[in-house]
Amino acid sequence: MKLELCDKRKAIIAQTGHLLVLGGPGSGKTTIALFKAQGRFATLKPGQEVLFLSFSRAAIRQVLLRCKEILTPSQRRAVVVQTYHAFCMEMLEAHGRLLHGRSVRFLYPGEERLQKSAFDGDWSVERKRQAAEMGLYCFDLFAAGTADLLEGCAALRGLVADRFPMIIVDEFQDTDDNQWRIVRALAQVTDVFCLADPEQRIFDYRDDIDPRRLDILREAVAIAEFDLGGENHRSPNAGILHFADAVLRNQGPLPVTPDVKQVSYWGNAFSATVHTAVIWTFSALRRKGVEKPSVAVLSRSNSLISDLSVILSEPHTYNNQLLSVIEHDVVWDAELSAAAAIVVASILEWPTGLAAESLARTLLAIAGFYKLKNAEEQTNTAAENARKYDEAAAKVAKGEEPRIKAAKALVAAHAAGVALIGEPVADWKVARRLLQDIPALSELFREVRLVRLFRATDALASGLSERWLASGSYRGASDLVKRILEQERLIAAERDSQFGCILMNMHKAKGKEFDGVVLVEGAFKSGFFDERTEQPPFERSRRLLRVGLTRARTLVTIVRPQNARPLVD
Ligand SMILES: Nc1ncnc2c1ncn2[C@@H]1O[C@H](COP(=O)(O)OP(=O)(O)OP(=O)(O)O)[C@@H](O)[C@H]1O
Repeated sequence: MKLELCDKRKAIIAQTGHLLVLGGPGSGKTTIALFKAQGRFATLKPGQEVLFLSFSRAAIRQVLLRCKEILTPSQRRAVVVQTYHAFCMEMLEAHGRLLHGRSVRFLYPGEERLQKSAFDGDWSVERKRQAAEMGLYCFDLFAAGTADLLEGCAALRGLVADRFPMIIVDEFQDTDDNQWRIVRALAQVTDVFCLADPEQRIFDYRDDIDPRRLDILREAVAIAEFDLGGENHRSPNAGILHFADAVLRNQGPLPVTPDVKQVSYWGNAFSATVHTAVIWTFSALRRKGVEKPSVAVLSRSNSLISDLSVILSEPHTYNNQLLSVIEHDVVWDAELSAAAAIVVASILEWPTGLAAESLARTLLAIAGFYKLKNAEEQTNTAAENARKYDEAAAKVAKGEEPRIKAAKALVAAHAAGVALIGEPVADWKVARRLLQDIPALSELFREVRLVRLFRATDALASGLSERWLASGSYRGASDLVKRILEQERLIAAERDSQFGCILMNMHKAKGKEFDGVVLVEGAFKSGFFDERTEQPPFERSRRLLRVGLTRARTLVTIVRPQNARPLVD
């Protein structure tokens, strides 16, 4: 890719030492970092590389695409693009013995979840103990362990600096406390190049992500600072950024631009309106000359994303026009769907055992679902549900009647019997239907619907089918389903197409770029402005909306309920 470099960019490339480049969405932070890296290649000794650290695999893919545009194949080989997790895992694997005198093993999330639910006490203390005494590190401790290593061992810092004379740190504004310790330790020995946009700070609800991170960096490290400001190369002819900035600053009137289209719906026309909006966005992009458009459908919550996935998978009619099904991928929290799938699998096992034992297994699986939910985002409801279902499982196992309604409904359903015929797809639906029919379990039903997105349907169906053929039942289905979904989850992480339609929540869209974006607000959930946790002017929600809007290169379609709060006051 040939770019005319302006004076500011030339100065960035010429600047030695640590660098902080600020800039809005699409201002070219990633791009200039790679140009800067390109300038360093000539000076690299054999074995030396430039490290590009980012947060998510999705962001990494985006950086790799940009590498392809800018760097030659041999230059690309000299850049290592990694998530913090991957970097830390390698560090712990190679040098973790220095920490506690024993080599390090890893506790994967599925396994951690099980241990956590079985552990009676403060898990955050226990997992630290496991790390210190057994060398067993769970994912969340990778960064802390690596920071301990780098802070404690100058020789190791030297080793890392020897391999990576330059480290680029993406999305620096969202760096958490332990990641910051890593960057600070490495800044003593190697050049760090931090990229940041304070306005794209969307994770600062987390305790360990300090809103003052940029100032902390400036205080700790002598760093040259450049600001690309509001430059916008992602959608240079588009009013998208102006629109997004007006939303961010709550400054009316909203700029009128053909690049942002707003559509509203009445409650009963939600599905057809969303479906039409997505189809319209694709065809508008094609009309604008984008041959194979990529369109992201974004909303605030996974729960709405799950509904949207179902909507796009069914035909609708709008103004007498038939809207055909839209093939799409979904980026979502697969762990929760997997946990809900295990509940369904446990129902498939009902006919194979005693009532008390079968029902207790299902109730424990439900408790497991809520424990996971609570582990991902702590809420009183999730914690309380986990406790109630655990209690119900204990009662049922003793042959006593459970107290909660949903558990009573399950007991009744069990007594009525589930009719399974040895046809896994049909039987799966029968078992899943039970969750749909019990109001308190509808959340699990919504999650389990997403299981088809694992693309594991074939593996699941054939696994279950084999079970049935071998034993005339689905005995062991819970373990089978768990294993298959865990495998698929690892594979799915690597699969991501560059074209077509993809659904995800706005947090997950961070760092990504698409031709078109359809932003969807629900009428009863997933409002654009989070009125439960925020006061007007909803600064946090506005930052998130800006991230969503600015993911689009060419076109944004916004779908909102008729009576929604205006985007600017
Ligand atoms: N100097 C430039 N001239 C022309 N196009 C550019 C320039 N810099 C970047 N671009 C293009 O602009 C788009 C956005 O660039 P980039 O991803 O580097 O921005 P960013 O600041 O990292 O964005 P974000 O923070 O939103 O992820 C890319 O398509 C890139 O090719």
